[in-house]
Amino acid sequence: MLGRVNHIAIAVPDLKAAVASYRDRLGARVSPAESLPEHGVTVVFVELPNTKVELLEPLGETSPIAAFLQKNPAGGMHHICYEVADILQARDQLLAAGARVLGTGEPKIGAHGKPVLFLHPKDFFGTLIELEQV
Ligand SMILES: C[C@@H](C(=O)O)C(=O)SCCNC(=O)CCNC(=O)[C@H](O)C(C)(C)COP(=O)(O)OP(=O)(O)OC[C@H]1O[C@@H](n2cnc3c(N)ncnc32)[C@H](O)[C@@H]1OP(=O)(O)O
Ligand SMILES: [Co+2]
Repeated sequence: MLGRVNHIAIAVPDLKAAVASYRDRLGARVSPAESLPEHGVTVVFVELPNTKVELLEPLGETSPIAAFLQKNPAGGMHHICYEVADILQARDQLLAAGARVLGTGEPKIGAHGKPVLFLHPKDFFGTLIELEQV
């Protein structure tokens, strides 16, 4: 089911500071910030030769990363995003196997304009999984 790692996400309390750190201290190439109200986050992608790192800052009152940042005020690794060829087939297979798909269960359009879904971290060894159809 799983293809490549699309990105690894880090929740941060201050996106500007995180961008400056990746750009100026780590010498990384960083995309412009993009606000995604439907996801409750503002994102920046650090572009690496083999994958991307997604820096996430909460957006709005009901951000899904707010509680995570309360527990991890300095920030922390938030999710890993795997590519799949057919997200509805992957979802149905996972549901049949007893995994919890978060939200409504219907894919949303993610940061790359492609459908995404999230799987509960308690079902996958404490790691929140995002699936992205490519
Ligand atoms: C734009 C898009 C893209 O890339 O295209 C994105 O990435 S958007 C990225 C942002 N969007 C999302 O994350 C959407 C999916 N996420 C969610 O629905 C939520 O964040 C949940 C995963 C359900 C967690 O919500 P919340 O923290 O409010 O609930 P909660 O406090 O009840 O957490 C339930 C338990 O899961 C743990 N928990 C929470 N977030 C976790 C994480 N990221 N990794 C590992 N464990 C995590 C909590 O510590 C708690 O464990 P204990 O009970 O042991 O304390
Ligand atoms: Co993501």
